Amino acid sequence: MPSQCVSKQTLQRLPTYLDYLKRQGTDPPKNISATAIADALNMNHVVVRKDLASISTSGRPKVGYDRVNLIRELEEFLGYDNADDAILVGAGKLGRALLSYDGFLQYGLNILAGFDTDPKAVNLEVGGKPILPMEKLEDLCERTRVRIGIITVPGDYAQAVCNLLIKSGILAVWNFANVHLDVPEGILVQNENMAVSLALLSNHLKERFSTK
Ligand SMILES: NC(=O)c1ccc[n+]([C@@H]2O[C@H](COP(=O)([O-])OP(=O)(O)OC[C@H]3O[C@@H](n4cnc5c(N)ncnc54)[C@H](O)[C@@H]3O)[C@@H](O)[C@H]2O)c1
Repeated sequence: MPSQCVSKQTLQRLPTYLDYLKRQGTDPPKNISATAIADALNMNHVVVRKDLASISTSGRPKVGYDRVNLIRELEEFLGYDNADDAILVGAGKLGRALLSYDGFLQYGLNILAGFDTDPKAVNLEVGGKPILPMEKLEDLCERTRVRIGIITVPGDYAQAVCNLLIKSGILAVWNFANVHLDVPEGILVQNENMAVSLALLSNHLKERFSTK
């Protein structure tokens, strides 16, 4: 693999290529070129060629990439071949939806359990995952050495939950609460803010209509 360091934009496009390569029907081609992928996805040829070259050296001029090899390289690069365990805190509406979603394994994420303060939620099972009381969080983290924490509690509680996760050994936080989290150096936070995506969407629509 040529480079482990790619731009955020490239990283965000790689799952799209992988998804396309896997959806090739019953008689998929053995080889596929960056140009063919770009055409199929309606993307810029140069961008796709550069993205693929940054994660694979197996592309050959006039032949392209061996499709199966490229799928393996993309999965390896994205870490999908080796599932990371995670825990989730806040088993409410959004938390339960995430716990029930069985597609995460395909992306290398295995949610072990949910945690909640609500006695009515505790000890239920959602999507085959237990919802445990908060008192058990540190112990489970210590036993399983889980490194990813998902936060789906209301914003007012997110920082306290984040602090507890870090104290328990969590190194990466996937934050769905719409608040900024203060974390020490070395802890990674990925914010999932639907308001931001929505703002981009409406701005795009506005621009489109203002030119007509
Ligand atoms: N529901 C959505 O579609 C949606 C979409 C985007 C973002 N969010 C964000 O996700 C978060 C959760 O939203 P929701 O709609 O699922 O809320 P919810 O009220 O249904 O669920 C929140 C859960 O967190 C638990 N909780 C509260 N404080 C806690 C604490 N200190 N420790 C552990 N558990 C605690 C509650 O008992 C509850 O089960 C919010 O921050 C919200 O802004 C929700």
